[in-house]
Amino acid sequence: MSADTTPSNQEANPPVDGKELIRFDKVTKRFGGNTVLDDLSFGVDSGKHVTLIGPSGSGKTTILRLLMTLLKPEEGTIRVNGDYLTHEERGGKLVPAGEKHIREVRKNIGMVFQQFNLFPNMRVLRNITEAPVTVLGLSKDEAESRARDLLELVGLTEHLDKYPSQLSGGQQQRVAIARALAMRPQVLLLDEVTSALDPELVAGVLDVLRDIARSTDITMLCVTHEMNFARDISDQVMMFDEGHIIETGTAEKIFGDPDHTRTREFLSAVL
Ligand SMILES: Nc1ncnc2c1ncn2[C@@H]1O[C@H](COP(=O)(O)OP(=O)(O)OP(=O)(O)O)[C@@H](O)[C@H]1O
Repeated sequence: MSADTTPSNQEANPPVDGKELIRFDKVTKRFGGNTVLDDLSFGVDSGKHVTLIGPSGSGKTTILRLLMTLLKPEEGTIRVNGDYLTHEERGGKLVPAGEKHIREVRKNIGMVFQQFNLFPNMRVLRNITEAPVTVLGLSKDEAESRARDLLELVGLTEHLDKYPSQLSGGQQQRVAIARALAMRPQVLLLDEVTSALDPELVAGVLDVLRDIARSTDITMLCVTHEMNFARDISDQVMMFDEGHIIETGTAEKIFGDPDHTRTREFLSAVL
């Protein structure tokens, strides 16, 4: 059981390289009678880029939604940086986590969704500065300076005064990536971030993510159907089937010489 106190600001609690940052322990998630994740345990080390692959409905997005606390597991615990996401310690006992605790742990986690979910009534710059100012308490100047650096990273410096509706889908998704990074999360969750894009816009977004994977030490957990991208960025690939990890290994191993027949069948269908 972790005796860590919840960090009041994620920047005060940087990840230690090689340390386990995410831990699922015997997690079961059901929707009614449908058991989507079944007694699932796995860990992700700090700084690693991990891709979840597997057939539609195998539970990949559910894992990301549990980490974002958009869903709660029926059984088991989830820890981020040693802190329980699902529970908190009170008087030496684990009790279901309260809203305040969840908000604090969640500051360590950024997510980019399939649909970009930008604030339509805010210009690009404000979309990125809003949460660092209101949630982290950064000054407007600090938040803007951080946002300008990120806009440069995602190649959108010249668009900072535009509204989301004036941008292409690919540009909007790059704003969403910058917005997630502006919170300086330890973990970036990417949920099929190119699935809603026109095909000609996909490469630009994936290039930005490759760049981020190469140039930052952020931990990435990624659900994607872009297998070449997964092969490029992943330190580890987890193959899911019916709520279980049936095989995990390096990208080279899983894409080159998987052990499991289901993995082979899945990859031959999608590659
Ligand atoms: N809110 C919900 N209510 C009921 N069932 C749900 C809900 N969310 C997901 N499910 C079910 O859980 C199962 C796993 O869904 P999930 O989205 O995690 O799969 P996935 O592996 O990400 O699939 P895909 O690759 O198609 O996105 C599916 O059977 C889905 O229908």
